Amino acid sequence: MDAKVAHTLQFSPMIYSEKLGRKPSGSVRLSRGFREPQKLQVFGSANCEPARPSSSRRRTTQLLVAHSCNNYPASILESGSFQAPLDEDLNLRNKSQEIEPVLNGRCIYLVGMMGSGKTTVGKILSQVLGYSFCDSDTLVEEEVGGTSVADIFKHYGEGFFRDKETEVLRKLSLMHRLVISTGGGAVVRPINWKYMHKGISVWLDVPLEALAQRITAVGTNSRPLLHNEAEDAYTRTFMRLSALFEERGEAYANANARVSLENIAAKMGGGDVSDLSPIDIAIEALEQIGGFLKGEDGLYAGS
Ligand SMILES: Nc1ncnc2c1ncn2[C@@H]1O[C@H](COP(=O)(O)OP(=O)(O)OP(=O)(O)O)[C@@H](O)[C@H]1O
Ligand SMILES: O=C(O)C1=C[C@@H](O)[C@@H](O)[C@H](O)C1
Repeated sequence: MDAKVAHTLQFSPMIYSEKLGRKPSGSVRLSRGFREPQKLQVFGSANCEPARPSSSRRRTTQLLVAHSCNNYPASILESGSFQAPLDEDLNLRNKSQEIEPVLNGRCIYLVGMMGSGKTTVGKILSQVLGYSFCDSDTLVEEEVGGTSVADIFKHYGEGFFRDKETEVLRKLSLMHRLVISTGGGAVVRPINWKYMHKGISVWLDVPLEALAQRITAVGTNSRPLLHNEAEDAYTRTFMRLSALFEERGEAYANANARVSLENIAAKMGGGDVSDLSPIDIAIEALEQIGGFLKGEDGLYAGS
């Protein structure tokens, strides 16, 4: 994506023109994030975050994970135990190196219910693939002058939000080398799939109980479709998630690849899904993307 296209798309110049450069092959390459001083700013940015050079991947994967999981108990972070163990880190990097050339710059769209980990896992994937990270909710907020999703719902209604979301996805469909965390309801409009199928879509399929636990832990203020002030927030959140999933389950299944936390837990010996780290999930996402690519017109000729 060059500056001209970025301008045409009218996304924030901070995201699309300042940070993007071109590598000799003609595909998109990021430049600013390669310099050390940008490191923390990169992780702190909510909308579109640049990639890092492969030489610093190992160190920064660990930083990224710690930052992305600020809801984990402080003791875990302080003890430093929430770092990708060597073999996991290696596995993650090997898989990403295998898949990245076959992606041909296509974007990865993460779809899934609210709280399914699209942001957390998406940042890890973008890091190891050398892609940038984007959050479609944040881009909608920017399109509406920095108004939060909750306020957009409150003042303009869900239909208005959905129209903006479709417009953002249309613009993103013209871009390359992005991992995109989509809004939880982006799957309901067929037109959105037309845009998302320009890239590879991956459904993070997380059991509703685990979603309700995660969301109850952080509160529902920023998630208008779940917002409640009930005393038993877990039960309310679980019930609302169940109703939404009833409506949307089939739509998520349009994704090219599915990452089932229950399947990962079973593969790893049948533990609890809440014990799975974002790295475990990112590794499975790369595996499932690889499986999808292998099935595509013999594209994955090397294997
Ligand atoms: N594997 C995991 N185990 C435990 N908690 C997790 C895991 N992945 C993410 N979380 C936590 O769950 C919450 C939601 O994660 P995240 O924001 O990544 O999801 P999301 O799909 O982007 O959500 P939304 O669409 O609602 O913005 C966060 O508090 C995050 O720290
Ligand atoms: O599941 C949904 O419908 C939503 C999820 C969020 O990501 C936001 O897009 C918004 O709160 C709606």
